[in-house]
Amino acid sequence: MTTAAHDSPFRRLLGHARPHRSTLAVGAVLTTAGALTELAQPLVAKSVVDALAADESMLRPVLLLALLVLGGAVVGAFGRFLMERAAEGVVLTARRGLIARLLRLRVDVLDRQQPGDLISRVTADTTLLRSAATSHLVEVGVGTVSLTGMLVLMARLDLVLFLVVLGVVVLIGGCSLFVVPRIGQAGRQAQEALGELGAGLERVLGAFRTVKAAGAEHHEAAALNDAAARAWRRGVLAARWGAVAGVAGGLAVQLSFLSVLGVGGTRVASGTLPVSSLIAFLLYLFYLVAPIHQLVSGISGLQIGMAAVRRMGELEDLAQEPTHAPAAPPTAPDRTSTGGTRTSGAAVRFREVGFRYDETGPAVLDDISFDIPANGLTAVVGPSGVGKSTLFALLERFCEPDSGSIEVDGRNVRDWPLPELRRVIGLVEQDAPVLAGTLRDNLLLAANDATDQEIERVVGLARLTSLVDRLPNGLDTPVGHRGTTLSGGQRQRVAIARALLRRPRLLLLDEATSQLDALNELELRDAIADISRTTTVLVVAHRLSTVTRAHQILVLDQGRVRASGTHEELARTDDLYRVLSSTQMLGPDSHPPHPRPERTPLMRRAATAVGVLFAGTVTLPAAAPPPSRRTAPGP
Ligand SMILES: Nc1ncnc2c1ncn2[C@@H]1O[C@H](COP(=O)(O)OP(=O)(O)OP(=O)(O)O)[C@@H](O)[C@H]1O
Repeated sequence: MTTAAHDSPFRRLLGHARPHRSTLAVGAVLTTAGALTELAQPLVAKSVVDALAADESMLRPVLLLALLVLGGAVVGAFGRFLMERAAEGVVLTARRGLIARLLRLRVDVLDRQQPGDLISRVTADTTLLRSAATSHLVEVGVGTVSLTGMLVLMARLDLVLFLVVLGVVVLIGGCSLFVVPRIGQAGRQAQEALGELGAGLERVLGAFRTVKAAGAEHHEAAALNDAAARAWRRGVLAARWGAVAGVAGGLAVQLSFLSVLGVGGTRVASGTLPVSSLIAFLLYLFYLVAPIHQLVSGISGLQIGMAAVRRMGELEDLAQEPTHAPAAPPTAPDRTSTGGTRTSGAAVRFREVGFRYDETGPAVLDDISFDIPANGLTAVVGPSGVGKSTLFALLERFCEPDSGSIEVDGRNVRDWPLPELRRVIGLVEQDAPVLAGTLRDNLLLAANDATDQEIERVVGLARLTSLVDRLPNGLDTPVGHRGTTLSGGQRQRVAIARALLRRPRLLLLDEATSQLDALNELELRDAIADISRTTTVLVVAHRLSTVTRAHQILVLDQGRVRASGTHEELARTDDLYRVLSSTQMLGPDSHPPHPRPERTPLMRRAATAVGVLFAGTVTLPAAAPPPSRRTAPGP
C-alpha cells in the first residue's frame, strides 16, 4: 500500500480498510441481519404463545422461531467472524507494509530513529488499527445512515418535534466537536509514551550487561516506569474524554425525550398533535439511542485509531532507499576460483567526494580522491574519527556523498541497482554483528542458496572449523541474542565467513580482526592475502600486521588522503604515518626500526588520538611486490 505524505489520517485509515472493503461490507450486512432476526424473535414467540392459547398447531411458529434463533445466531456469528477476519487482515496488511518500508529505510535515516519506538509503531499502533479500520468505521457508517434515516422519518411525522430533537442533537454534536479532538490527542500521546517505553526497553536490553555492571538498574527502571506511567495517564485521559463523549450521547437522548415530552405533551393537550404521533415519535426517539451510541463509540474509536495511523504514517514517510537505479550496462562478471571478479583498472574510485553526516555539522570527508586498484590489499589508516568507516558506508550507499563521485568497477555507485551493488561487496563491520539464530542462519544471511561445501570452505577460511566441531549441534547451534554465546573474536570470524560466503568482488573489512588472538589473526591474514589475489580487499587497518602486508596504504587526515604508498615508502616520507606506526611497537624482526621522528605538535596530537588505534604487536613480513604510489591520485 502506498500513501502520500499529505494524506490526512482519516484518508490513510480508509486506505487501510479499502483492500478489505468487500469482506467488511458482507460482515456488516450479516451482523445487521443477525441483529434484525433478534428483533423479530419476540413477535414470533408471541405467535407461539397465541397458537398455544388458541389450541392451534404450533409447528409453523415454532419452526419459524427455531429458524430465526438458529439462523440469526449463525448469520450474526458469521458476520462477526467476517468483520474480525477483515480486522485481522487490516492489521496484517498494515504490518506487512510497515515491515517492507522499515527494511527499505535509508541507513542514515534509521540512525536518527529510536528502534524501540519503531517497533512499537509496527506492533502496538497497528493493533489499534484493528477495530478503528473495521468495527469503528462500520459503526460510524451504520450509525450515520440510521441516524439520518430516523431523523428523516421524524421530520415527516412532525416538523416541530423534529426541530426540537434536531436542536438537542446539534447542541450535543457541538459539545462533541470539543471532546472528540481531545480523545485523539490523548490517544496519540498514549501511543507516543508507549513508543518511548519501547525505545527505553530496547536501550536497556540492548546493553543489559553494561546496565548491570554499572549498577544502573534502578535508574533505568525509574525511566522505564516513568514512560509506562505516562502511557497510563494518557490512556486514562483518553478514557475520560471517551466517557464524556458517552455521557454527551446519553444526554442527547434524554434531553430529546424530555423536550419531546414537554413540547409534544403541550401540543397534544392543545389538540394540535394526535397522541398516536407523539407515541410514534417517542418510539423513534427510543430507537435513536442505538445509532447515537454507535456514532459516539465509533468516533471515539476512530480518534484513537487515527492517532495510531498518524504515527504509522510518520514511519511510512521516512526516506526510503531507491528501489532501482537507472539502467546501465553491468560489467560482465568474470568469476574466479575464489569467487571474485577480475577487473582491470581501478576497482574503486573516489573523486572529490565531500560528505557530512549532518547538514550543519563538520565535513567528515573533504573533496577526497583516491583509486583502489583491482585485486590486492589496500589498507586505510588514520586517526580515530577521521572517516575511515564512512568510506565504507558511502561505498555501500548507506549514505550519499554531498559532492563528487564514487565508482565501483568503473560505474558510478548511483547507477548500480542497489541490490546488485551490495551483492558484489562483502562488508565486515567494526562491531561484527551476529544475529540471533544458529551459526548456519548467520552464515546464510548474505547467501541463502550457498551449498554445504561452500559453507565448509568459508568456515575453514575464517578459521571456524574447530569452533563448529566443538559446538553441540555444529553449525545448527543457536548463538544467542546478538551472538552472546560467542566470544568477540569468534563473532568477528563468523562475520568474515559470512562476507566471504557471498563471494564478493570487493571485500571491505573494518577492523575486522581486532579481537582475534595472534595465532588466529596470523592465519586469517594469510587467508585474506590469498583472497586479495583475486578480490579487491580494502581494510580499515587496526594492526600494523595488516598495514605492512598491504599493497597500498592510504593515510587519511582531515577528510583527505594525505599520502599513499607502501609501508616502507610512507614510513620514509610521511610524518603522520611515522607517528602511527611508531605507536605500534614495530618489531625488529620484520622491519628495521625506523628512527623515532621528532614530534611536532601535529604529531603529538595524532599520537594521542591514535593511542588505542593500533593495539597489536604481531609483526609480519611485508607483502611482495606492492605497486608503488606515494601521494593520493588527483581526479
Ligand atoms: N551515523 C553518524 N551520524 C553522525 N556522525 C557520525 C556517524 N557516524 C560517524 N560519525 C562521525 O563521523 C566521523 C567519522 O566517523 P568514522 O566512523 O568514519 O571514523 P573512523 O575513522 O572509522 O573512526 P574509528 O577509527 O574510531 O573507527 C566521526 O567524527 C564520527 O563522530
